[in-house]
Amino acid sequence: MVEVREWTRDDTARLFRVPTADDDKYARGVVALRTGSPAYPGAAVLGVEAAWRTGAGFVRYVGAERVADAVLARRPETVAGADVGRSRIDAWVIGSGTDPTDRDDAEQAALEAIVAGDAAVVIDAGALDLAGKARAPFLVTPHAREFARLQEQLGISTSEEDRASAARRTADRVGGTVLLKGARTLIASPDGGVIAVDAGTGWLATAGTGDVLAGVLGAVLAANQGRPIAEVAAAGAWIHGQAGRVAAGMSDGGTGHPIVAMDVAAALPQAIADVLA
Ligand SMILES: NC(=O)C1=CN([C@@H]2O[C@H](COP(=O)(O)OP(=O)(O)OC[C@H]3O[C@@H](n4cnc5c(N)ncnc54)[C@H](O)[C@@H]3O)[C@@H](O)[C@H]2O)[C@@H](O)CC1
Ligand SMILES: Nc1ncnc2c1ncn2[C@@H]1O[C@H](COP(=O)(O)OP(=O)(O)O)[C@@H](O)[C@H]1O
Repeated sequence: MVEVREWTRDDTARLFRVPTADDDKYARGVVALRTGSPAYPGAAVLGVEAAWRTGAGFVRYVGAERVADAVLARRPETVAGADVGRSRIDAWVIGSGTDPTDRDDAEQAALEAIVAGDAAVVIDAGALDLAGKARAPFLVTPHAREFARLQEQLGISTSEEDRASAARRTADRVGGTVLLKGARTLIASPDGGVIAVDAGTGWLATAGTGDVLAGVLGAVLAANQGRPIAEVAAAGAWIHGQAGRVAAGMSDGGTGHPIVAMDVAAALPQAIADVLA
């Protein structure tokens, strides 16, 4: 059994800060998302919203025109365009709301260039197959079914291991940090540590909350360059769980109520205020 560290609110607080007079929009972190597709435009909208709501200073978006239009309709603050890759980027988010079987050669080349770059990359959903090509610092964010597919791709046997050992072994094999989503999210780094973050509410089990998480992770990575990716990711997962609890009306205890993914994104500022308090 691998050792598992329980992540706390105090641990999370160390990775968030109040902007000072010395900050500008770049100093707070520039996040770029290449997410969503005509089949899943909402995933792009949710990830962009979440990156802004987590406190990014600048959010860029690149994707199909129809998807970019939806992103801009919701968040006109976003800078969209095909030349995003030539601008300053502190962290990328790729894969949410995409299907690898729909990927054309141009998209393949663009994604490969992102994972071969210097900026940290959140590799989600439909981009998980690219983890093996990554040279940038990266974080893969599978849910249980995606995790099983990733293990299969890497030739890892899926027999009887506990989740922590399986995440640890996958991180080792893929050469990057693995964030295995669930009610209890596990974050494993190639150097051997595993961190656990309890979401604290089952109301998060609803479509699109993973797309929100990917945007959160992009923003926290952009704001915390040079810090251990697993700890930054754990802080992002904790804030996402807290936003779920706030959105579901559980701040004062209680059982809560149904939420949609955009409610989680909308509650991120309050969740951050809670850890900064
Ligand atoms: N609003 C949006 O645009 C959303 C986009 N999403 C995107 O949708 C894509 C697919 O993600 P998934 O998480 O669905 O991929 P999964 O690998 O979980 O599911 C793949 C397929 O299997 C089916 N399936 C899975 N579990 C099932 C079950 N228990 N019972 C019956 N059928 C089951 C689903 O219908 C789906 O078509 C990703 O790119 C993801 O980012 C989702 O995040 C949901 C929200
Ligand atoms: N039962 C649950 N309790 C708490 N959190 C959950 C539960 N199920 C899922 N989550 C969280 O909700 C999010 C779901 O992500 P994901 O499965 O990728 O959804 P989607 O692809 O629809 O966006 C993850 O952050 C996960 O940790």
